[in-house]
Amino acid sequence: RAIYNVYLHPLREYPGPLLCRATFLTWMLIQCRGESTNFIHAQHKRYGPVVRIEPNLLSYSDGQAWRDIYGHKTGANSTAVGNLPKPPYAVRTNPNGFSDIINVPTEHGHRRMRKLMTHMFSAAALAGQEPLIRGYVDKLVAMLQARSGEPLDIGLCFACTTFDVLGALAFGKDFGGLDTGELHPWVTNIFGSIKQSYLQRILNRFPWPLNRIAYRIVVDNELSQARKDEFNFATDRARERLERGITMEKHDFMSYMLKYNDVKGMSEGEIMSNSSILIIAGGETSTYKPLLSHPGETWENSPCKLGAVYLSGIIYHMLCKPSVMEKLVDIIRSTFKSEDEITFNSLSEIEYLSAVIQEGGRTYAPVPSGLPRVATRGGSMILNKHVPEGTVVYVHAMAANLSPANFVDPHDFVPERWLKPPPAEYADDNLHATQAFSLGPRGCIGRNLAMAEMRLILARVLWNFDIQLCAESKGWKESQKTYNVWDKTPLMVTLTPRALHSSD
Ligand code: HEM
Repeated sequence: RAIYNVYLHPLREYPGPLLCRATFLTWMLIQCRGESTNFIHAQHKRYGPVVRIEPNLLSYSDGQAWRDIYGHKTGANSTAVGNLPKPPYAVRTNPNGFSDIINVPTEHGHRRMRKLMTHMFSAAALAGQEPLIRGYVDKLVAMLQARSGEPLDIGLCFACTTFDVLGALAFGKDFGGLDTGELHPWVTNIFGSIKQSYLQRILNRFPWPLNRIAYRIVVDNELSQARKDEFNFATDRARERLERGITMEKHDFMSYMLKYNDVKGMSEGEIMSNSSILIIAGGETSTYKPLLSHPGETWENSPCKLGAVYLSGIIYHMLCKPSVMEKLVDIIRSTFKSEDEITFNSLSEIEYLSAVIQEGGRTYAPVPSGLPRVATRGGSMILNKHVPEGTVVYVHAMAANLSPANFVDPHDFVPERWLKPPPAEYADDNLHATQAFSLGPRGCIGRNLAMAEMRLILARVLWNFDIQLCAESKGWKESQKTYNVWDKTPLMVTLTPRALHSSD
């Protein structure tokens, strides 16, 4: 088989390391060891914008590949590009048998669900959700005030906030994270559930009946139970919320799902599946972490919480580059006269704040790996080249983000490159090469909500506190391994209330 893969396979012309071209086990092992980011970055540097990283998998690092793989479909037949489907092994099934927006296998089925769910993320919905989100950010600030002066894991504080917001929006009930300073057991249980999905996906790559036998051997009852428990908890909460019907004053997800549920709408089973996935997608997305990396299932090594991970990366980069921190703090504290003025709208006008967030998504992509798609019947065009039918393809986020072909000084945290116009030395940066939320028909539906929430959290924290990095978190990012998500450790900081320092 290895000889066929290297010398006869339809992808034999594509460059890549010999062992990767010969067997998919090479890349799988590299991922399981947490070395994927450094490895793939080096391969793209050596071979260029497309690397054959498995016999049947092409990894891209070029900006145009984002549009060709994930963008909206353009052109017809053999020249069509965009909206490639997910490979079957990357789609998981729900215990109740009903699909959700991330895992719905057909294009038609996805379009139907996406249309029904668009309303809950509209500008009007976001404006209606703002008071609820502000309430949770008030609680975050109060919690940080109470703990100022002592070392704390700011990533955990962010995660408590984003999960409480999502719990309130999806189930009409938060997880109590900001009351206890801890993540709810259901949230940590998602880890077991995601690990089960990961194993299911890996094992689905072996032919039947090997996949079934291996699944029985490798996936223990505890993991299968974790998946069932996670799903049952979510559906119980969703059912409780469903019984209360439409309550538009809250602008929560269920109200929108029910209000726009016409005859072609979602069945109760689909509503249940989607309520659960909205928290996992908003908090965790559809990524997962391999089996070799979990001696204990604690917060420290549980999978990353996306919004929280994104914010942690930004804070860390700013602490390592004080000139950026000082500039942003100065802008936030001089733009507003009082904390009440800090709103979704007023923050969306601060260009430098958006630039800091975009640069954070580039240097520490919340989903650092690739989202697999598959070339369709007759093959697909990617980077103006025909890719044979059935080939799995993706843009590897960190390979694209750190490529010197896309960005000048790719390892530096430079928000200025996102300004319009940017400084002359960054004018040729290929900004489209970074897509923290992906793009196209399956791009993040919660992007505007996530951006508004992140702006608000960042601004309110910087308005209220000066932040110092604790010694044990020096090199926090550099020491992390990457699986399909970052193997994130606590980001320990000390906060000092601003009033203690400033003369005003
Ligand atoms: C910083 C925070 C976030 C990041 C970085 C992020 C990133 C992403 C990415 C990369 C995808 C594409 C996944 C794929 O192709 O398989 C995605 C999809 C999705 N995201 Fe987010 N996301 C974030 C927050 C949220 C929030 C707050 C929600 C809503 C509660 C949300 C809901 C979804 C959903 C439902 C999808 C699937 C969309 C579809 O298939 O049509 N995300 N997200």
